[in-house]
Amino acid sequence: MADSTGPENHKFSLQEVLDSFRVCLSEDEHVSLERYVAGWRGLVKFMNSLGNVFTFISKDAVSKIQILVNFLNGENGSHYVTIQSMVKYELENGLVDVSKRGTHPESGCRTLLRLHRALRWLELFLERLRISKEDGKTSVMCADAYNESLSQHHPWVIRKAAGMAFCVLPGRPTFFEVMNVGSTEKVVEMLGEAVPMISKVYKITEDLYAQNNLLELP
Ligand SMILES: CCCCCCCC/C=C\CCCCCCCC(=O)N[C@@H](COP(=O)(O)O)[C@H](O)/C=C/CCCCCCCCCCCCC
Repeated sequence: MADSTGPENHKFSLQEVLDSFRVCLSEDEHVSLERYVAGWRGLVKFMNSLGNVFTFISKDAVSKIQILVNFLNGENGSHYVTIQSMVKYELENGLVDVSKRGTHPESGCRTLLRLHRALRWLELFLERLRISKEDGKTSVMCADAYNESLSQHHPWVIRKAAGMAFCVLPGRPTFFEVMNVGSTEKVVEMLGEAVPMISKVYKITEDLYAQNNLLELP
């Protein structure tokens, strides 16, 4: 297994990821894009620590994160502070390819939708991990969560490649160790906090996208 230090040169911590998703929600349920992206960065760091076989997955996540970071740091960055403001701005200004790919193939709305779908996979996977037994197979949990969510949006070739990558996932004890939380009980407790929080962010985004007919962006 590769070294568990990430590009920022410190170890993955589930607590940090959790904190990003926690603070990404404001009291009035607006989702901070910067914090959302920070949560994904933490997850990518975790995935990178699992080995090169996951590179094709993390590369795609990194490129999507980068597209959103570019919007955040760009001249129209003030419109990208929350997911809600991004949707409003891009729709009002015709910046989204709604039915087929055209002049805006990498809009913020479309890019975030891909990560949003992956967030559902994460929610399902973490819940399976939380309730699993010590000898539970992470590969099966991961595949089941994937088949129930993200796979519906992927072509055959990606589904095959993802399925092969899942087979080499480390076992539950190694997984828990890499999370850097402490004892198994602590990991389970933290997952108990993480899952509802991720679920809430997912639901708010899902509702927003549904209201604006954005759930099938090409
Ligand atoms: C808390 C610790 C435990 C969990 C740690 C999980 C770490 C997960 C980190 C990143 C997850 C990957 C997110 C992947 C985003 C995929 C977005 C997507 O669907 N992209 C496809 C469509 O994009 P466009 O072509 O329309 O632009 C793209 O085709 C996908 C390419 C790559 C394959 C994606 C396979 C996704 C499998 C997700 C499971 C990851 C398993 C990691 C196991 C730790």
